[in-house]
Amino acid sequence: MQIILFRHGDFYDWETNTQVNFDAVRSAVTIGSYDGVHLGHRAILARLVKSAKKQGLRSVLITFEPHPRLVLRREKKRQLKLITTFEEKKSLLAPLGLDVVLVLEFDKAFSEIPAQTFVKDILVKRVGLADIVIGYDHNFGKDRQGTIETLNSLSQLYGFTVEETAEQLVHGKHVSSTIIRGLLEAGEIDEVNHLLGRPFRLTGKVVEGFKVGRTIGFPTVNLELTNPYKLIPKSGVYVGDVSINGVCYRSMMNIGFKPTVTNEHKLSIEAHILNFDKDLYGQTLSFALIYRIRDEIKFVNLQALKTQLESDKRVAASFKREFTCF
Ligand SMILES: Cc1cc2nc3c(=O)[nH]c(=O)nc-3n(C[C@H](O)[C@H](O)[C@H](O)COP(=O)(O)O)c2cc1C
Ligand SMILES: Nc1ncnc2c1ncn2[C@@H]1O[C@H](COP(=O)(O)OP(=O)(O)O)[C@@H](O)[C@H]1O
Repeated sequence: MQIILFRHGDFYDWETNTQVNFDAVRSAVTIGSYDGVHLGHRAILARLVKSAKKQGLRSVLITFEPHPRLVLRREKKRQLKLITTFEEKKSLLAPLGLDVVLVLEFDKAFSEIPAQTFVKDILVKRVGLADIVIGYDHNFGKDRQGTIETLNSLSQLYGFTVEETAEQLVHGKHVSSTIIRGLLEAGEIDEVNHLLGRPFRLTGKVVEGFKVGRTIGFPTVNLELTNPYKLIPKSGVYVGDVSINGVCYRSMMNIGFKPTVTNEHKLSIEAHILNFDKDLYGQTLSFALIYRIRDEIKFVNLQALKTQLESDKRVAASFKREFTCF
């Protein structure tokens, strides 16, 4: 899978940032933000790859960076948070059989391109559009004016076919990035993982905390997230899995404000890793969240917190679910 960036009319290799030739080759294309790469997304991508193979076309996922809703002013009031960072998206897309992920650099100027111009000047002339697989409700171009009808009306003129996909239900349920964001905010991690088809992950660097954890027998890694736009699920205590040097460990995580030990209203993400006792400062760790145990509580003292942590540890240790590290 090649990752190509399209910026101000030129193509660049995503990894090296060097300009590359990206010839318009007859391509089967789909377009979208694909935040989360959830099971609905996967169904569309599987259809795209299959259809491209059958017709001898190049398969291309066209996506945007930054996420359009992070760029357009009307969204600024309440900053959009993402289910997957671009790094995560890349590794989730890699095994799906796509030939190319074409990342269109999204800025104000790009958002002003009318839908018909986008189809003609970018999809047809620069990418080589021969077939487009598109969701029944997809909108694109300036003011989201482009619809499936726009594509249908241009298809004869430019010689491409339009494959409309019906809503992809997951075990009979609606699935969308918006639904999943809402479930994360509600702490419904089981449901989130069900719709993603894999566990939701938080990745960050281990930084120093207050050093209180070890004094009560529960050292905790404090995670500084690598990406500020990542959506942090509802506060509370979760069971998680983490891979360290190729070994998968079960852990218990707290997302919250540690009200028992501090009045600073600063959100922290930390984890006590079961059956582990080495220094992890400076390492980057990725936690899969698999179960939500409880809400965060303000305890009267550290002893009461410790008693609760012992109980949480029993829950995490006896949690029957299989390990979910890569
Ligand atoms: C599984 C788990 C559950 C936690 N639950 C709570 C809680 O309910 N209330 C609270 O104030 N702090 C909670 N904490 C945070 C602890 O207060 C914190 O880990 C401890 O103070 C150590 O912080 P330090 O790593 O900065 O030293 C929890 C931590 C973990 C790992
Ligand atoms: N089982 C474990 N779970 C989490 N961290 C551990 C564990 N064993 C050792 N550590 C180390 O101890 C550190 C946490 O100790 P802690 O007293 O809570 O200090 P801090 O407040 O700086 O996080 C972690 O960052 C890690 O380097």
